[in-house]
Amino acid sequence: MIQVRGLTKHYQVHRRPPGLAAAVRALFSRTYETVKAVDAIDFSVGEGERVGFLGPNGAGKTTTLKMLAGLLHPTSGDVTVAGFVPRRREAAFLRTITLVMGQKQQLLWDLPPADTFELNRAVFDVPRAQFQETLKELVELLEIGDVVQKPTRQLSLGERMKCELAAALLHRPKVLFLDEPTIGLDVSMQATVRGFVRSYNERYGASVLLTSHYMEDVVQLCPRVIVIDRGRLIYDGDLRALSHQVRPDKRIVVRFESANGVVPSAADLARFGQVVSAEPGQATIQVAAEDVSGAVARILAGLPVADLTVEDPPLEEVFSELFRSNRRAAGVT
Ligand SMILES: Nc1ncnc2c1ncn2[C@@H]1O[C@H](COP(=O)(O)OP(=O)(O)OP(=O)(O)O)[C@@H](O)[C@H]1O
Repeated sequence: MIQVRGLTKHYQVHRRPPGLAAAVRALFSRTYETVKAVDAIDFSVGEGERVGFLGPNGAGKTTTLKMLAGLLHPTSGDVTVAGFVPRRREAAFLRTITLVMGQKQQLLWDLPPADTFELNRAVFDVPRAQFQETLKELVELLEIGDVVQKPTRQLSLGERMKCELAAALLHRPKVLFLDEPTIGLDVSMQATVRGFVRSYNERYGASVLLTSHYMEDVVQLCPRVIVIDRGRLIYDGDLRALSHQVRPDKRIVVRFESANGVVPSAADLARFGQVVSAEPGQATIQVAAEDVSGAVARILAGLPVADLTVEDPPLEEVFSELFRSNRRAAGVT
């Protein structure tokens, strides 16, 4: 559905050294610097796939999504989305995709979302009957029946984001580019948006390429992740495999019986592995993956355990480690 080969975007930015003299000199001769926002990346996404597109701030995610949506012209490389070349912005291409940016809005500020929906119906030339049917489905799935007639400026952030999604999907696109669709939402609204994206993907077999700095979005929605850093692709594959590859350790979370008031000391806990945290009643101990069963047996035998769980390290740590080791390998600090 999405094919990307050698995709590159360089920005020319004007760099002016500080100081008045430099400002005057810059009037006559400007110095430009090339920012390699996206640097020869390759990937493809199949029909109906949900893929996380991840990277630290400034990695090149938004630039890539804008090129895939045809809003930016690549410096070089080839992209096709559903067989279309995005930068041509053909009407049939625009009917096939949608780009939702959590930080931007398309709803008309002083009018109710229902008016933007109607405008989009006309822009995308959606047949009236199909429009009514999709609108009914989206309103039900997103539970926005009582807000679509209020002026957008009166809506809460969460209500507005749900209406943004409805406006972006009324033409039933087959490819969704979602750039931080849950940014700023509370955890329950994030879960609603995630559930909705999954339902839409399953109902219409749509492909989803999603960026998010919230790891829960990634865990819940994206079995596969593509990771970029400083414009270069550094991982493309299964999320769980990445986690095990980068951080092949496990965390044993132990809750202690409090009846006898005994709290193991840090030295007691350190006998079983690396102590990540220790507080009254609970401790987290990190051990090598191959040592988990042995460590669990030793903990059960040696400590007053009320409850014990084995977990993977948090994804935030997995990605920090991935970026750190990638930058070390590239000789960048
Ligand atoms: N219009 C522009 N002109 C010059 N440089 C730009 C422009 N847009 C983006 N950049 C630069 O390109 C790089 C990639 O930016 P981009 O917005 O694609 O990153 P991102 O991965 O989406 O980051 P974030 O997670 O912070 O949104 C950054 O160094 C940014 O400063």
